[in-house]
Amino acid sequence: MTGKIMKGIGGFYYVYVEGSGLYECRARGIFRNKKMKPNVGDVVDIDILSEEEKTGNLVKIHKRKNQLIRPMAANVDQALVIFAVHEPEPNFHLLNRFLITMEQQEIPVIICFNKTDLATTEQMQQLEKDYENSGCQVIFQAAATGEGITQIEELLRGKTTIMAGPSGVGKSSTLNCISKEKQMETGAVSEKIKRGKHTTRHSELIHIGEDTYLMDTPGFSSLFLENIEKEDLKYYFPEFEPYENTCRFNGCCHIHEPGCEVKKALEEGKISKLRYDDYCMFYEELAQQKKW
Ligand SMILES: Nc1nc2c(ncn2[C@@H]2O[C@H](COP(=O)(O)OP(=O)(O)OP(=O)(O)O)[C@@H](O)[C@H]2O)c(=O)[nH]1
Ligand SMILES: [Zn+2]
Repeated sequence: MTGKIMKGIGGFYYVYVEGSGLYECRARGIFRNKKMKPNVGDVVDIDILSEEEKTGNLVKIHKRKNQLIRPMAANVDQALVIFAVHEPEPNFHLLNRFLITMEQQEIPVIICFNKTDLATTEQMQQLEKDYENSGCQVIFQAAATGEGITQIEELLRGKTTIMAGPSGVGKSSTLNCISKEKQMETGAVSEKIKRGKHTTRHSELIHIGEDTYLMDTPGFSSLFLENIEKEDLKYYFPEFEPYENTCRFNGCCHIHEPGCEVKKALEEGKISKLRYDDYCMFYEELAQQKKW
């Protein structure tokens, strides 16, 4: 049977098979010999040991589409990052950092601003403008009223999505909205997984519809930029791209150079100041890293 690894913990892999449910599996020695570690998100073949006890052996890992390091997951199609428009106020530094780490791993991002019921139209227009050329899709919703939930469901359908966002923005509320009919099942999955295990938070996939999976990612608060040369940081800001070859200097970093078209676009309001300021801050941060 073929399924998907939902969670790996204590040497066990929990494999969800569409139509059959969740199996507790062990990986056979061949993986260790090949130095291949099964990942959450992997599509795998399993041999059933006991249909009654829902146990099996993991026998094959299918070829991966991609493998993320942060968070550790395979075959991820996209990321959904949730922030509240208000309560808590959005931490844009965190959001912009997150966008860079996703861009590094070539994962498309949907930015979801939740709690629209607490925001003014002006606030939302500003957010839309700040992120319109960021390369991300921006959507608005209120998990409290159900507004915008259909749109999210459509964006998630048939895909494996990692969900991230700071505490209190409405991730659980969103999940509850989009998986109403699934709640019983996810509850059962969590029960099985929790049994006799430690309390450390691990990455876990949740099955929310046919071929549709969502991963609630732990550890969002510290996003340290790494493996980026400061000179390359500009490539992680898609809104700079139209101006890339028009600056006076080749290799312009768009910070102190005269004749910089990015800075001109900023002054003309064509590039978001919020995004540009973070670019400068991250640039400085990367420059400092190099000195250590
Ligand atoms: N006004 C309003 N409140 C909301 C909305 N969505 C969620 N909330 C409230 O915001 C609070 C936090 O929501 P959660 O869904 O627990 O947030 P979370 O992101 O899962 O938080 P953590 O579990 O800490 O990561 C709760 O009191 C929710 O009732 C919304 O659309 N509008
Ligand atoms: Zn420039």
